[in-house]
Order: sequence, then structure tokens, then C-alpha cells
Amino acid sequence: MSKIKICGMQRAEDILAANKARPDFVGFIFADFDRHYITEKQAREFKSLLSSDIKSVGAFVDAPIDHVIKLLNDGVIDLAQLHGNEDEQYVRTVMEKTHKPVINATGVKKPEDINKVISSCSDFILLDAPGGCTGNTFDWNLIKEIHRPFFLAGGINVTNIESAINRFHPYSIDLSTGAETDGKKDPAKMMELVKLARKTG
Ligand SMILES: O=C(O)c1ccccc1NCC(=O)[C@H](O)[C@H](O)COP(=O)(O)O
Repeated sequence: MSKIKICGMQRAEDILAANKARPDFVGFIFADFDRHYITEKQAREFKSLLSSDIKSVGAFVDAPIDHVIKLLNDGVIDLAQLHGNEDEQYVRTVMEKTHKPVINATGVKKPEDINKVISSCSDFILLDAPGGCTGNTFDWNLIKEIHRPFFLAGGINVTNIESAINRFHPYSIDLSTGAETDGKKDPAKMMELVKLARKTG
């Protein structure tokens, strides 16, 4: 069964909505240029509110590696999602110093973008539309056989989540914009998306 991650938690009420909808993962964005950015203090508060059976994923874009390692080792996040140009040495160091799972993300415009991460030493790879949290899908025809667990992201919403799961059987769906109304997480959409993922997976 494909899991589901809802990214971009920004308010305590988003966490309470997640606790009701019960996705497998929620995402905290630590990229300070982004509208979903949250501080370490907020992330600590959100983690304390989050049900223990929902894992928290920290998304980073070329962050200082010590910050990623600290958040993992302090238990603020359970997995790290690397969305920038982090190289294999960076990925390996995070894994060795934390023994926590790492997701290596790539924005997909051409086949080479997938090739870039396909043999990464990370635990998971994540295929997304370039940029992150754009609400746009990328060309799914670029996905050929992938023999490792992967997250599928980019413009997934209530209209296409079922076809995404049926066509690719990803380890997990990952979405953000599709669970929002007017730029804020929408509890009804979160609930509906999780239901669709469970029904389809
Ligand atoms: O979510 C962000 O704002 C973000 C910013 C910078 C890098 C990555 C970011 N998000 C990564 C995610 O995991 C999103 O869920 C993914 O990009 C899909 O977003 P969407 O197309 O809005 O569903």
C-alpha cells in the first residue's frame, strides 16, 4: 500500500488536522526563503503535538549539515528530505551520524534528473516537479522502471492521487498544495486525500 506524506505544516491547527486525517508522514520546511518555512522552535512544538504514529520529515535546501543532524538526533524530525544540491558525501554523513532515514529529492524535467538520484546511497528518493511545492505535476512519462522505494510528488491532489498510485505504486505519495485552500492547509482536503490513498493503495 502506498503511504502518504502531507508537507508544509505551518500552524498548530495543521498538526491537529493531521492527527485526525492520519497521514503516514507530515513535512516541516526548513528553507527560510519559502512561504512554508518554520523555525526550529515551531518544529519542536509541532512535533510535541503530533501523534506518535505519524513521522515528521524535515525538508532542507542546502542547509548546514550540522543543523540537519541536530534536528534528527534531537528527535524533532524522524527523516530528512534533501531538496538542494547535497552530494553523496553529505547524504552519507547524515546517515552515519544519525542512523535515521534520508530522502534524496530531485526536480524532474528530463530523464537525467531521475538518473541523478537513482543510485543515491539515501534510503529513499523523491521525484518532484522542479522547485518544490509548486502545485505542478512533472511529465510522468519520464518515470520508467524504478527498482527502489520512491516518493512521488508534484501537483498531486484529489483528482490525480488515485491514478498516480495505480500507475506507479510509489512507496509514498507526497503533496502539499493539493491539501490547501487559499494557501493554508485544509482539514477536509487532508482527510479526503488520506482516504483516497488508503482506498487506492
Ligand atoms: O513545500 C515547500 O514549500 C518546499 C520548499 C522548498 C523545497 C521543497 C518544498 N517542498 C517539498 C515537498 O515535499 C512538497 O510536498 C512537494 O514539493 C510537492 O508539493 P506540491 O506540488 O505543492 O504538492
